[in-house]
Amino acid sequence: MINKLKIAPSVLAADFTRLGEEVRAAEQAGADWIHFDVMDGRFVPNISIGVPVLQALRGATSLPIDVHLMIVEPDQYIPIFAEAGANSISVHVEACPHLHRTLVSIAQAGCRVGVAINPHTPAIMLQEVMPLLDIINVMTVDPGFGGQSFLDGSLSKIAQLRAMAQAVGRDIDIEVDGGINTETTPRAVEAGANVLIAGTTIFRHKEGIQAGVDALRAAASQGANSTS
Ligand SMILES: O=C(CO)[C@H](O)[C@H](O)COP(=O)(O)O
Repeated sequence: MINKLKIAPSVLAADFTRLGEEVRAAEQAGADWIHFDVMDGRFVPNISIGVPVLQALRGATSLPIDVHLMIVEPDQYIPIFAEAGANSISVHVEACPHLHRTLVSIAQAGCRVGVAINPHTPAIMLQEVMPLLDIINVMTVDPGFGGQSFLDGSLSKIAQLRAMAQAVGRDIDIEVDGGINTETTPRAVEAGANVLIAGTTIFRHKEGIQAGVDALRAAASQGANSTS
């Protein structure tokens, strides 16, 4: 694996009554990024959290906060989420008719540039914007809800996207998002993913957050060994 393995706990599965504590526990457990899901009830059939929660979280952690906008018409919100503390912002290819312009505006807002891609959308949709990307979020479930099962069809797309990134000479962070656990992690890593976004497996682990992070890191090394 060229890109460093990173673990990004998704706060969607955290206990919102103790969000600061939960995120600090994830940081202490060795998480690399915090993943922050924004849902608008239009692009996805669910509403989650937004700018005030991001501002609060910014004060609770020094880890990079990776904002995933599952919203229609994201352009108007990019500077607002950047100002609120996002380090990276991903928009959905399916929500952006002028994707190139939207991605340029993420960079102009001072954030790492990300794009998310739904399970039914082919990898080729990202071909032309590949030189602009720092992050690709491969949705491994239909977006909108935590706790769903990983879609195996995503594995070949991860491999395709890793090959496309290498072809343009970019060390793009390839995230997998949805249903990431100790069983799916080795396969996702073997396919070429290097950022594990996990909500349920970390924040709802029966032995606690540290055990969830450790279990995913151990599972990732199985996938990495099988590629070497
Ligand atoms: O983007 C998301 C849902 O749209 C969540 O980040 C993702 O589903 C992670 O949750 P879990 O690890 O519980 O599957």
